[in-house]
Amino acid sequence: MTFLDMLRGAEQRNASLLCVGLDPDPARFPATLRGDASRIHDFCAAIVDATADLAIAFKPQIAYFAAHRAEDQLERLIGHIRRAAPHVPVILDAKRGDIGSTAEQYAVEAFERYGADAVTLSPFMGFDSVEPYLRYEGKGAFLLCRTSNPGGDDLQNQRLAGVEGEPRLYEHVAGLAQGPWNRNGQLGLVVGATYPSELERVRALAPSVPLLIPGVGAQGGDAVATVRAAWRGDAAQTTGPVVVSSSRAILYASAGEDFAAAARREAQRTRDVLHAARGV
Ligand SMILES: O=C(O)c1cc(=O)[nH]c(=O)n1[C@@H]1O[C@H](COP(=O)(O)O)[C@@H](O)[C@H]1O
Repeated sequence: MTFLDMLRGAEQRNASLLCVGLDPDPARFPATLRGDASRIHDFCAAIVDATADLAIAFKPQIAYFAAHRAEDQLERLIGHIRRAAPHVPVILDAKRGDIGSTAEQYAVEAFERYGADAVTLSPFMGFDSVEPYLRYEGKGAFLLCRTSNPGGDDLQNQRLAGVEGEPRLYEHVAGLAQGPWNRNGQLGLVVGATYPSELERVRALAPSVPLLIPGVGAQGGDAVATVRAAWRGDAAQTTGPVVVSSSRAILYASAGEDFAAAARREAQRTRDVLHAARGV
């Protein structure tokens, strides 16, 4: 089954556009686990168990594991997701980008070591830095397009003189992902929920690719505006899925021992807001 099939399946089965981001910070764990990096797996597994029927995807952020020498726990966690939520795809948030030969190694890491269904990538080094990931049939790759952080303006909002129509860089990336770079329908785009008008522009330029949209929750993005900007209905399944990601607001909804139940409540609330905003 392809990443896209899994995504559409989880969207239907869990009635959800919500991606649960797994950004484990031991300093924010409840008292019995706090500061203990050996419990990263256990913390995240509890979140997965509490949200398995609410998520369109899980998105582990690799830095939160690597920083604590916890890559083995990430491997185990992905194994746990396969057992607890076999219908929910895993997007490895790695934001890789390098020359082709190195990209080949990163692709092995993402798809063979971790067995992820999709990965986030920087498109900054061009198509030959993206192509090694596309050799993995059915796997997905989300290109950073208009990121959620204010500094995204520094480059992504600059106009490209010399390119027809002088598009902004993020508009150009959207056009590449919708068109010439998307040889086998594996590409998606990352667009921050913090910039709904740019999100709407990206959806207009790239109607059929999946959009991964972080920035609701802790970064203050407006969940309703996000869905209104990106959602185009799914009747004919010709428009790309909308995957709205939230990490800290769910993971740390409670600092107490009830963290998993609180995460479930916050995930359910967000899922319901996103779903209702579709207006169908
Ligand atoms: O690729 C991403 O997931 C990403 C892109 C982006 O533009 N902004 C962004 O915040 N992210 C990631 O999404 C997550 C956001 O976390 P919260 O702000 O806690 O929901 C982090 O893991 C970020 O690395």
